Amino acid sequence: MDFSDKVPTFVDTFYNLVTDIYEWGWRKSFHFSPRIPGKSHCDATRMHEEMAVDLLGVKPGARILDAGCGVGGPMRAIAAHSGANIVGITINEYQVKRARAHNKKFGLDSLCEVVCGNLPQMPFADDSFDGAYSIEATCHVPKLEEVYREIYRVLKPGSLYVSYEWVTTELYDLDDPEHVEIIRGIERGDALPRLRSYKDIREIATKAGFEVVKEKDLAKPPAEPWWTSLKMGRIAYLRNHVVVTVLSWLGIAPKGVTDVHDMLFVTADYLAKGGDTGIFTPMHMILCRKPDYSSDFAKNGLN
Ligand SMILES: C=C(CC[C@@H](C)[C@H]1CC[C@H]2C3=CC[C@H]4[C@H](C)[C@@H](O)CC[C@]4(C)[C@H]3CC[C@]12C)C(C)C
Ligand SMILES: C[S@@+](CC[C@H](N)C(=O)[O-])C[C@H]1O[C@@H](n2cnc3c(N)ncnc32)[C@H](O)[C@@H]1O
Repeated sequence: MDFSDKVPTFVDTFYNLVTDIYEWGWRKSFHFSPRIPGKSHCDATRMHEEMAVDLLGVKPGARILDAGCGVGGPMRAIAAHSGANIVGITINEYQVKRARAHNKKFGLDSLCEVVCGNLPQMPFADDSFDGAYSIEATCHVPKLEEVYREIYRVLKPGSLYVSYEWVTTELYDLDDPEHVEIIRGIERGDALPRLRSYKDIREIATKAGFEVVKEKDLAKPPAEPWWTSLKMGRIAYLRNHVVVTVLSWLGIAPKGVTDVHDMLFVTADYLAKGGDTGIFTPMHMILCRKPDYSSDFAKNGLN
């Protein structure tokens, strides 16, 4: 039976449950970054985000799409770094409100716009963006080609799209029950369909019409592990658990938040195991280009 039409509602509900805990425990960028010795979590996160827009090679004033923007942590860093105008889209209305409030608070609402919508059916005109990025967001969508085709549609010819994808790596062994349990645990705890293999991404991008410029697992050495900050000790977890329990008891946090917190603690363990074993990466980077047939023809003629 095909449940793919139920996925947007499922993901929306997931983010209604986790967005506040994510912001409280991980700050405003809902993604992982390679640890950088001597740099804080925030600085390493910002540098990972700035690299995405640097790969797009856009100029100040360009109009860039953030596909799956969360509460806007990346879009604000990228707008401040590049001077580009960022339009973010997320399925979750609560995140739209949070992102807009943060954009205003940080004085970036003139550069950053946020809309609520579904990635495979975005409310944007054809050929209307000078670039696009998605940071750890497309993993939620069962049919990645639908999202890539939609991003291709809204990009201007000749412009670039970069995505940081959640994938299984070449070390993942489908016949190893421990590997399978780790990946299933990551899927369950992060509201994901089956995780794709790193091998699938290039083919899906090509089928969507893109030229693949480059691919790289940004988690591979010399990058430092992205999962170390997940290995919170039981003390840190119990401290957070007491906080969320008290907040829920006082009616400040919604009922059930302690169950969500429990789930996230289990999820963190699966993610850390995915990193430790090397069978999973949250940052398989793919950089694609929408061909510009008009200028390509002008340059090269029919050949
Ligand atoms: C890209 C996605 C989300 C990635 C990360 C932002 C989150 C994945 C797991 C989350 C967390 C796990 C443990 C929580 C902890 C128990 C709590 O006390 C504080 C918050 C956590 C650290 C929380 C923070 C965000 C994550 C790291 C997906 C979903 C595609
Ligand atoms: C893990 S968060 C990452 C957010 C942001 N890229 C960041 O790094 O902070 C994934 C984001 O993708 C969005 N998302 C997932 N599926 C979506 C869909 N089908 N349509 C629109 N947004 C979606 C979620 O609402 C969420 O904002």
